[in-house]
Amino acid sequence: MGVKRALITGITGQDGSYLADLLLDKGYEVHGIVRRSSTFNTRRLDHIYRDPHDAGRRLILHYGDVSDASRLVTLLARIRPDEVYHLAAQSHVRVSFDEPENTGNITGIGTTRLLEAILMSARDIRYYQASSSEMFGATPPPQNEHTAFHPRSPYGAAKVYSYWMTRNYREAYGLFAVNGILFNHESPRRGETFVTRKIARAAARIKNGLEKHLYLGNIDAVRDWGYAPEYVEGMWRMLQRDEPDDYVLATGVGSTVREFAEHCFSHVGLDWQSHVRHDEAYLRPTEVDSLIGDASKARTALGWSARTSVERLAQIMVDAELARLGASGREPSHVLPFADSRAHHEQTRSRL
Ligand SMILES: Nc1nc2c(ncn2[C@@H]2O[C@H](COP(=O)(O)OP(=O)(O)O[C@H]3O[C@H](CO)[C@@H](O)[C@H](O)[C@@H]3O)[C@@H](O)[C@H]2O)c(=O)[nH]1
Repeated sequence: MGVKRALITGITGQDGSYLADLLLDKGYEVHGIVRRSSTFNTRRLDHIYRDPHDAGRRLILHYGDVSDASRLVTLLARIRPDEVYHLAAQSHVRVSFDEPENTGNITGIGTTRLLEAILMSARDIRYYQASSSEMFGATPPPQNEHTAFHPRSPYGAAKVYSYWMTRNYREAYGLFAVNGILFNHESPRRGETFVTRKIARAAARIKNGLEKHLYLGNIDAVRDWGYAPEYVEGMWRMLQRDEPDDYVLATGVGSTVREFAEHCFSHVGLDWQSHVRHDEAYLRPTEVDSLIGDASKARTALGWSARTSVERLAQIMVDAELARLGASGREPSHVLPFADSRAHHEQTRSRL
């Protein structure tokens, strides 16, 4: 058998970049779909990017978008992948309340466009759907593959739709399509407006005297936070099974946002209570109170289990923020290249 080819939607995101690392290590040719933007959005891939003139390169990026069905058909015909990992989404829960229609179009219908394109390609493609613990929403923990869905956001509802479309293409057309139901998984590559990165970044900046306070919403929310590089390994394992099925990936340990803040601030010798303030702007119209996953099926069938504790995760993330600030204690210019984009980031971040 020749070199395996994988296509990743959402390759510029946290999970997409870790999955690209993993698949390149395993010898795959990795193709990724990137949205065209006037500013660079491939920073998480810089370390593996090769010039198109480099004959030996195995990472190939293509412009495209899951809102563009004909482009997906063209790309599948051109790339002829063995495996497709569908990670692209409008993935921010708070934002989905502001943009419910766009979230439905990208996070929901985007999945159908891709599944249809796979069907039209008439190729034997294995398909991974990035399903989410947000689908469980209001149903109390522990949650596993048999737990009823009760989504509490436009994002959660769009993910439930995509979950069922994936199962339907499996049942109706015999597609090798799996749902990975992943609980929160974090890393230094996490977007800055998700709570763990927001807290880790603030702890490092406050330690360096760049800020005094961190404003948060509901710090009583409970999440099951694992380390993202371990979770992409689980995605890959799901596609190597003989039969397609759905799996939960989680650590099985719940922590509050407050506890995560405690871990981050104590790692830099600070008391979180002196710096964290409440801002109701970060509350959501409906909240998901508690997500704690039961990943026993993945442990048995895939030999997968989470290895990094939440305390260690917090330390990894804070250390990465300290390293980003460097000896000068200021953010290096490549993190946010333009003064404008810094202002924009501050403005956007302040709402999430
Ligand atoms: N973002 C954010 N969240 C806050 C804040 N203050 C409190 N929170 C709470 O922190 C929790 C986690 O929020 P996020 O980090 O934004 O993640 P999420 O809503 O759990 O969604 C993430 O995990 C899902 C898997 O369960 C993913 O599907 C989703 O795409 C996203 O990655 C939520 O209960 C949120 O209300 C804040 O200032 N900002």
